[in-house]
Amino acid sequence: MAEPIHILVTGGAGQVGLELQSIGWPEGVVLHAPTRAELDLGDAASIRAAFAAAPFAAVINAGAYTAVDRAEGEVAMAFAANAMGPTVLADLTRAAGVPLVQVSTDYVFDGSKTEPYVEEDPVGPLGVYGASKLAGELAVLAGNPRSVVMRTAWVLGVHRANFLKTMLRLAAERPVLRVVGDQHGCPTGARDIAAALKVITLRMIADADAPTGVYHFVNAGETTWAGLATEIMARSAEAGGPSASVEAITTADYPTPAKRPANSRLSTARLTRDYGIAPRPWQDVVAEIVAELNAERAAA
Ligand SMILES: NC(=O)C1=CN([C@@H]2O[C@H](COP(=O)(O)OP(=O)(O)OC[C@H]3O[C@@H](n4cnc5c(N)ncnc54)[C@H](OP(=O)(O)O)[C@@H]3O)[C@@H](O)[C@H]2O)C=CC1
Ligand SMILES: Cc1cn([C@H]2C[C@H](O)[C@@H](COP(=O)(O)OP(=O)(O)O[C@H]3O[C@@H](C)C(=O)[C@@H](O)[C@H]3O)O2)c(=O)[nH]c1=O
Ligand SMILES: [Mg+2]
Repeated sequence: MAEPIHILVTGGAGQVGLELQSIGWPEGVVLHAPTRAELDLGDAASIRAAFAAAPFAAVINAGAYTAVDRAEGEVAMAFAANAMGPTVLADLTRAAGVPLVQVSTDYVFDGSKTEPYVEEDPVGPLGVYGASKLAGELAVLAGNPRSVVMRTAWVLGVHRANFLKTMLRLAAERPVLRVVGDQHGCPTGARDIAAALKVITLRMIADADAPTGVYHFVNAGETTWAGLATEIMARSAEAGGPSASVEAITTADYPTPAKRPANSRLSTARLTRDYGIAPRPWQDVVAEIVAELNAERAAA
């Protein structure tokens, strides 16, 4: 019998963390997904204790402070989870000689580019969340040469809170949803992210020379938040779920504490080239999630 391959996943109760635990892994891989109470990214001692629990072959950092607007007033908490935590993980994994896969965000960009962003484009976060995630990226890349920073965006899934579930909840309450139509990005399934993280992590474990650095992973295609809401409503209406009409508004019509990029579309060409990952269209993800949520509702 081969020795088990232990992988540490942070943020195990989050959208991506939950999907990492429900997608299949090869036999012999043991996922450890401690709760936030057991591994607090803002507490170096608890990270060290969790990392000492098994001879880990890799760490996937899927935990993060993700409340974009609240972060504007909770700067210390956001940086503790999103920058300090990754710094400690980078130290521990480098010392152990094992890979670290860090999940990051499109909100590291300022949105001024008119084309999809590639990995070497200059960063310029508009808010505290993006700045704290950028600090985490830099800490990981500087701290462990065997690291990948995988930026993703606009995460949707059946678990936890996300834009898709917010739109369905609001559609059950009101006839018209007012949604910004001048922020452009790439909706992405939490399950698709988990699958990409699995490919990257297993390859990095198996091959000390596996490609490292920054990668973008999003589902194929692009839209605006209003376009995404429209697609969600169409699929939900078809399935007999809640629906409402969508009115596209401007960012100025929807004031929020945090500024968001007007364009944060990401190019995935590098990930396809180096890791052979070819994302499916974002519309397929929306259809899948709406169908699953409807089946859950019907069963309840
Ligand atoms: N959601 C999105 O739209 C996007 C997310 N990302 C990135 O993807 C990754 C996964 O995000 P996602 O799963 O969507 O986020 P979620 O908010 O669904 O989950 C984040 C998880 O991290 C946990 N967490 C928060 N603070 C700490 C802490 N101090 N210590 C330990 N755990 C903590 C949360 O705990 P608790 O369960 O207690 O809330 C939660 O389980 C993150 O790196 C995020 O920055 C990137 C782009 C878009
Ligand atoms: C609820 C709602 C939001 N909006 C706008 C606000 C905002 O510009 C946009 C999206 O709002 P949300 O708060 O759902 O999304 P937001 O929290 O900005 O989502 C971000 O989360 C972090 C974690 C990331 O890393 C990003 O990739 C991105 O997914 O839609 C409306 O226009 N109408 C509405 O009714
Ligand atoms: Mg939000």
